[in-house]
Amino acid sequence: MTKLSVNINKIATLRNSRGGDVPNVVQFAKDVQRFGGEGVTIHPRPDERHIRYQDAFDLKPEVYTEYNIEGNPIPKFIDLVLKVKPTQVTLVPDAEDAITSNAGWDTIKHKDFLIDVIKEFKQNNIRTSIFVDPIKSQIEGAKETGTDRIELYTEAFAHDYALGNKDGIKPYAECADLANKLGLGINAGHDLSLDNIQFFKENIPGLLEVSIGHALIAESLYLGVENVIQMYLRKLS
Ligand SMILES: CC(=O)[C@@H](O)[C@H](O)COP(=O)(O)O
Ligand SMILES: NCC(=O)COP(=O)(O)O
Repeated sequence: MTKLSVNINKIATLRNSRGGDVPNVVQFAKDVQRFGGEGVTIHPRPDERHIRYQDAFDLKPEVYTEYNIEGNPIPKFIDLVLKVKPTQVTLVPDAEDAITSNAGWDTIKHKDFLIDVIKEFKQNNIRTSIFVDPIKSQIEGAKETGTDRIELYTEAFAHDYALGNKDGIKPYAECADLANKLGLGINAGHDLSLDNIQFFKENIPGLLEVSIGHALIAESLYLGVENVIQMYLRKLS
């Protein structure tokens, strides 16, 4: 059973573009869960260009499924997560100016740092996951950090799959086998979509959770736009 956690960053991006509260991020999270979403993911960035730190607090009482907060564990982020106490924190090594996440951790180089922050989150009963590229040595390094789970960074797979290259799944399947042997839970995310998710799921043994935002919101627009245009036309007729 693979859980679907819906990343709602894009809803906050849309809201912020007008400066008001439409769409309302908390209401959207409530609806995600009402429609069957099994988790809500947010990824507050230091510039708060989409999810704001305050959103993380506002969402807490309303997220009764799994609450996953992603981000680079800079002091401000660690402080936020320890106060909000989500179900899971996913550590991502983003540069401050990154447009979106673009690499996994070097779990060997940053081993000591990761051990320290993971320990602190786990002492506070927050499950940990770390964002990693599908490289076996990085999975072995992840095990050394004490993390509960890894999140496989799926951008390369999604890119290959869109070009018709299904072999791009191979390093992911091999790393999943290794993670399963090492007792690491497996999450995945980035650029997963209606096009590629089934193939990914079928080839990744023990996939516990996927977090999907960008494609899911874009697909929702396309799948909903006809209905909304018809509703406007009815009101105007
Ligand atoms: C960690 C990850 O894979 C990202 O997809 C991220 O959570 C999305 O962040 P943005 O919405 O800022 O692109
Ligand atoms: N962890 C990945 C995530 O939350 C969503 O990534 P994307 O679907 O917006 O690329």
